[in-house]
Amino acid sequence: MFRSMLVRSSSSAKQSLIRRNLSSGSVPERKVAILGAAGGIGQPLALLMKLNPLVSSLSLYDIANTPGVAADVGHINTRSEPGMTRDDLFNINAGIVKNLCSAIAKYCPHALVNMISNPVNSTVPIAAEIFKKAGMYDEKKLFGVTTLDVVRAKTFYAGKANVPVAEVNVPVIGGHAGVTILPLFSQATPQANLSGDVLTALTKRTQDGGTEVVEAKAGKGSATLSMAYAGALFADACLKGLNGVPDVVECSYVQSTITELPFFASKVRLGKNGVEEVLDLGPLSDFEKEGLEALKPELKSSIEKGVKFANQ
Ligand SMILES: NC(=O)C1=CN([C@@H]2O[C@H](COP(=O)(O)OP(=O)(O)OC[C@H]3O[C@@H](n4cnc5c(N)ncnc54)[C@H](O)[C@@H]3O)[C@@H](O)[C@H]2O)C=CC1
Ligand SMILES: O=C([O-])CC(=O)C(=O)O
Repeated sequence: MFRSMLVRSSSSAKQSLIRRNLSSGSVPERKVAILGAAGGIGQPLALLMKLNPLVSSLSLYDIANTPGVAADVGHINTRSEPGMTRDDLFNINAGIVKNLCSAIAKYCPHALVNMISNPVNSTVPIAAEIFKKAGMYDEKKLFGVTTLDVVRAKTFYAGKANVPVAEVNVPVIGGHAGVTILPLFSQATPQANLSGDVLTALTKRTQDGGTEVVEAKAGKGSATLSMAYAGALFADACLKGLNGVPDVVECSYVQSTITELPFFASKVRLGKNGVEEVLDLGPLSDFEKEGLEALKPELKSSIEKGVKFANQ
């Protein structure tokens, strides 16, 4: 079983669930559940997952359309206005993630959990702590979805390098917020001889990609369609790994020992049990080495904030 979590908002009022099971006939049986499926990301992601032939059963969960929920949803929208950071979402989302992870621990302890809910740098450590308390934590099955950073890095790089975007690969490491997002353009393929200034600008644009969308939507939300695409891409990679397809490698924010930080995004090989191998960072340029050192304090404090919250 595979879980994708898409939650921004609180619904402390009556929390009824909309549940739909949509069956298709593919083998092996793979169930995908989307939590927060009526949301901006949830709806297009549900569509994309329904189109994925690797999915045999799709369950969609969200809160019911009651006046109380409508009021909550109104609050959610204000919380995604420009001027907020992903960390501002912590107070609302941390509690939701905690509750949903308790439910996951109870009802589907063997699921792969793909965490989209922001701030990912903290919500993944929260999930790990909740799962540890429930005695079912498996670090191979918990993923922070950073695929949108990779999708953006590929798109922006292809534009500047003037290469076909479908052929581009760019690893993105670190986390999923501002400077913690570190694209490794020195490892980008096809190679291109881009100047330092262009690489700096590409790095910044990737780091600020979320803000670019939030500002363009002028208070009406954050990235949904591109995120649904990225979420579906990562889910598909997980399903392929579960099904034994070899050499499925994607960047993801996972429990890690490749730096001194306990969670870190890097290339990960996906297999029948989830994470099969966390890959090394490979050679970094001096600019990237600086970026790596610069991101560590923020990422460390976001991780600690999540761990502290989960243990309160
Ligand atoms: N990892 C990434 O790259 C990205 C992450 N995000 C994050 O994804 C999250 C979702 O974003 P949107 O879909 O735009 O938000 P949204 O507000 O449109 O959708 C959230 C959905 O969750 C539902 N929900 C709230 N509490 C729930 C609960 N307890 N159980 C089940 N469902 C619940 C809401 O009713 C709503 O339908 C946000 O935290 C956002 O910051 C957004 C873009 C990129
Ligand atoms: O910026 C936001 O809050 C949404 C997000 O994570 C992204 O688009 O990368």
